[in-house]
Amino acid sequence: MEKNPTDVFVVAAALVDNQRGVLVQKRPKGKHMAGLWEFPGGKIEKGETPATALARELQEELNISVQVTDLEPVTFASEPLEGKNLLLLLYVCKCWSGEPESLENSELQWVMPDKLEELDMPPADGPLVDRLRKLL
Ligand SMILES: Nc1nc2c([nH]c(=O)n2[C@@H]2O[C@H](COP(=O)(O)OP(=O)(O)OP(=O)(O)O)[C@@H](O)[C@H]2O)c(=O)[nH]1
Repeated sequence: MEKNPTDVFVVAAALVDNQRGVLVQKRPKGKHMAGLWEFPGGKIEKGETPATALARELQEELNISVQVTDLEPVTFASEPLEGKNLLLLLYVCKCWSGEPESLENSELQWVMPDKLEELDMPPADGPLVDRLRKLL
């Protein structure tokens, strides 16, 4: 069977801090879905596993170091996205080195799990938030 060339593979992390909650970042102006809050992460690049891709994204976006063994797979979402098919894998991460800071000029905020559903997030994130609320 032919592979589907329209799939977009994305990995994202719920960074969980017991006191502050879960870290979310705002999509910057100029990108599609600008202004929506999302979990840090991005597309898997050639030669990467999902976990190595996510560790790279967290370093690039937030300047934190994460061990791939500290990335716990939690759930996934599948959604149409701009004529393509988004497959988003969500991990929980409770252990990292460094204090998250935005290296890409995105606004960051910590949100308690039961308040996540009040944020404007991309359509794919609704089920992810439900799952997290039950888990955390
Ligand atoms: N990181 C992240 N991406 C998400 C979430 N939910 C969701 O639909 N996405 C989508 O997954 C894709 C993430 O890839 P990306 O961050 O590399 O893409 P982008 O559009 O920001 O940048 P690009 O211009 O480099 O393609 C985006 O299309 C984004 O809208 C989420 O919670 N976290």
